[in-house]
Amino acid sequence: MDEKDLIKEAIKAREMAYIPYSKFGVGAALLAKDGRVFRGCNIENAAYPMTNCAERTAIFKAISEGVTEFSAMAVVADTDRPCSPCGACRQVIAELCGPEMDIILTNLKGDVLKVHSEDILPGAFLPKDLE
Ligand SMILES: O=c1ccn([C@H]2C[C@H](O)[C@@H](CO)O2)c(=O)[nH]1
Ligand SMILES: [Zn+2]
Repeated sequence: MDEKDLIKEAIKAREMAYIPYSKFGVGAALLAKDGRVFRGCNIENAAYPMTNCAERTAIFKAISEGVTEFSAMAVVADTDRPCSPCGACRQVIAELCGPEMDIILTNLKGDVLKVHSEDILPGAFLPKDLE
């Protein structure tokens, strides 16, 4: 699966967003090293802080299926700049996706910004800090 196809998967994931409060849909598509793709959308709740972002939905789906090795994730929203993951998602990405995963940030206009997971949360608190 190439980058364009992964972005298409994220766009499809966004269509499933449950967003009665913000009306702001986000889609993510997480490509596992075994070739499987896990789609995620944001899922909101009347108790607002319970909301789960698209990125974490995709990651938690994969982890819950026993899949732990990832090569790329695409994230899309209808934003002016390529959609930027929130701090909570950056923390989860840092722990569960490894330092070198490609993250393809994009928007519906087709702007693309590629980053690596290790670059989006400098100094992340990691499992080794608990040792
Ligand atoms: O990268 C992001 C940024 C925001 N959101 C969601 C959370 C909430 O449902 C809505 C507005 O913040 O967008 C994501 O899913 N991913
Ligand atoms: Zn988030």
